[in-house]
Amino acid sequence: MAVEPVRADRGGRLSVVGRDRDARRAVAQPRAGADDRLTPAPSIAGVVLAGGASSRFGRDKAEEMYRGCKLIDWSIAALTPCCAAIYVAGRAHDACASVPDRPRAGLGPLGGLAGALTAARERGFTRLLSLPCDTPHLPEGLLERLCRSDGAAFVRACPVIGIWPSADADRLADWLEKDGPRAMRAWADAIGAQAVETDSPIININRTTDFARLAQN
Ligand SMILES: Nc1nc2c(ncn2[C@@H]2O[C@H](COP(=O)(O)OP(=O)(O)OP(=O)(O)O)[C@@H](O)[C@H]2O)c(=O)[nH]1
Repeated sequence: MAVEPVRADRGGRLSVVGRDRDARRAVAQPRAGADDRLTPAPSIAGVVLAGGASSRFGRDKAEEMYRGCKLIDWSIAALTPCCAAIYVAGRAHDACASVPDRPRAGLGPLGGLAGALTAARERGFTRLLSLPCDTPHLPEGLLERLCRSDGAAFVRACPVIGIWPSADADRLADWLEKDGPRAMRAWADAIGAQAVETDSPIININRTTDFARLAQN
C-alpha cells in the first residue's frame, strides 16, 4: 500500500508521515528559534501553486519523490506551522482543498493565486501565503518573516513566495482577464508589495539536475 506522506488530523492539521525518517525530521524541525515559532495565525491561509506544465523537468515535478515525500508535500509541510488552512491550486490533493485558477487555467502562477485568494476571502482569511511546489528547502524563518510583515510582501529572489491580501482577489482576476503581465513580480510591484531579502539562496527544482544543487547546500 502506498504511504501517504502528508496526513490531516480531525482538526485539519497536517503532518508528514513519509518513509524517510530524515525527511520527516527535516520538515518537523522549527524553521526559526523556539521563541520565533508561530502558531497558525487565524487570519492567514496558505496555497501551494502547483498547476504548471513542468516542461523543463520533463515530468510532473509536484509528484516527484524527494527524500521520501512528494515535492508538493514539502511545500504543504512548510506552510502548516503558519497557516490556518492550506489550499492547492492547479491540481487535486488528498489532504488539502483544491482551488481552480481564476479567471481560467493556463495563465501561470498568478491564475492559481487569484483562485486561492478568492477561496481565502470567502472563508474570511485576510492574507494568503503562497509557495511554489518545487522549493523543498526554504531559508530558516522566511515564512515567519513574511507572516510578520504588513500587507503584501514577496521574496525578491523568488516572487512566487509571498503573502498577499485576499481583498485583492477580484483585482488580480481582472488584471489577468485584461491581459496584464503574468509575472508574479509585476503583480507584486502593481500592488506595492514589500520585497523581502534572503541571506541564503532559494533553490527551485526546475530540472531533474537541480536536485544535485540541493545536496550541495
Ligand atoms: N495553479 C497554477 N500554478 C502554476 C501554473 N503555472 C505554474 N504554476 C506553478 O508555479 C510555480 C512556478 O512555476 P514554474 O517553476 O515555471 O513551473 P512550470 O510552469 O511547471 O515549469 P516549466 O514548464 O518548466 O516552466 C510552480 O510551483 C508551478 O507548479 C498555473 O498555470 N496554475
